[in-house]
Amino acid sequence: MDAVLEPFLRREPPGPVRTVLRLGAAELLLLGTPAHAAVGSAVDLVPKPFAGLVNAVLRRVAEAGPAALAGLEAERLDTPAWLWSAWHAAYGPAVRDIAAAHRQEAPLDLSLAPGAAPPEGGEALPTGSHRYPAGTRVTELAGFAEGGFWVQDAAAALPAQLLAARPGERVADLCAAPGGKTAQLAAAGAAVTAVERDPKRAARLQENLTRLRLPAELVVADALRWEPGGAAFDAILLDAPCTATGTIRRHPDVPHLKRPKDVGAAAGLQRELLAAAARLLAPGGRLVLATCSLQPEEGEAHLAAAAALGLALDPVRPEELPGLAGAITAEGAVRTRPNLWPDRGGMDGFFMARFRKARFHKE
Ligand SMILES: C[S@@+](CC[C@H](N)C(=O)[O-])C[C@H]1O[C@@H](n2cnc3c(N)ncnc32)[C@H](O)[C@@H]1O
Repeated sequence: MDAVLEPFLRREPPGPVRTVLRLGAAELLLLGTPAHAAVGSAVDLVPKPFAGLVNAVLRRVAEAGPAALAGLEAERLDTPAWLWSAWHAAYGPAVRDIAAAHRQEAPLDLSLAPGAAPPEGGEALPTGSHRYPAGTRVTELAGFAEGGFWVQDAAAALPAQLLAARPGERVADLCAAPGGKTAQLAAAGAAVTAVERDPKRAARLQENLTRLRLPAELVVADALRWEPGGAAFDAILLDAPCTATGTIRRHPDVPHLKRPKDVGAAAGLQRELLAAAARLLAPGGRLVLATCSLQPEEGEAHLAAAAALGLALDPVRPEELPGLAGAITAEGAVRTRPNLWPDRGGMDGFFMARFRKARFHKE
């Protein structure tokens, strides 16, 4: 919207006035609001001295109509320059497809509880999730109250699938709330301990598990310092906190809230959590690391850190990812992006890698 307003502004208006101008322009050009209503309500929102300016600028935007949007490089304008450069460096020309995917509303994906039938009207995806059109309200789908399913993006469902927890195994889900992956692990029959630092988010996790009637031990603790006692874990899922730049379709504020320094800070915390997870894992045990970020510092770069911790990459095989084998990297990790499966509605951007802990490792 700033690019639309640019030709009509001779000097920079105060921040709140610019915000009102953006809203007015969006109403006029994107929402089809009648000109008198959009202009009138915008004028009412600003202090008197700016009423004339807002009136004049928005009238000109209304006169220009959809032509004001033509020729703008919308994908690029919607993406802060630092993110565009980082994605261009990581993904080359596909940066444009990624940014274009961010402009589409994400569909609703569900994971099913064991034995539950999918609600009508969805598409069964090759990886096992069920997809419903964007805008579908999950609480209105038949079977929600009975705990038949939970909301989980198709890409977000993959890390727990790759861990392939077996009945009776001791599995830790570090960084667990709101619990989509805990639910998958519990549904597989594992003895799951879900660790979550934030008490409010832990309460939400508990609510979700109760609705789904799936069992897990819930521990409110900082995974960096947590000392469980008892035997080490057979398998660990580490869905680490991240900048979440893979979820922009669902959280369009992310590009505007995050700063380049956040990437390094998140990557540092992820490395610490990875080291903590490695300590909690039994020799020979499996670990899946996942982050919902498109930044390689929060993904591919962790492979070297993992190796130094005695975690050997266990390459993902194409048959483990039906319809998505192209997301497997040369090393055998997985990189999903919002522009994968474009005809089906895309998916969140995730990095995930599976490791096996050495039986003998000198710290
Ligand atoms: C990416 S979200 C996890 C999503 C979750 N795995 C799921 O599938 O629903 C990261 C979670 O980690 C929690 N967290 C962040 N730092 C943590 C720490 N040091 N120990 C435990 N939990 C932490 C956050 O509060 C947040 O709930």
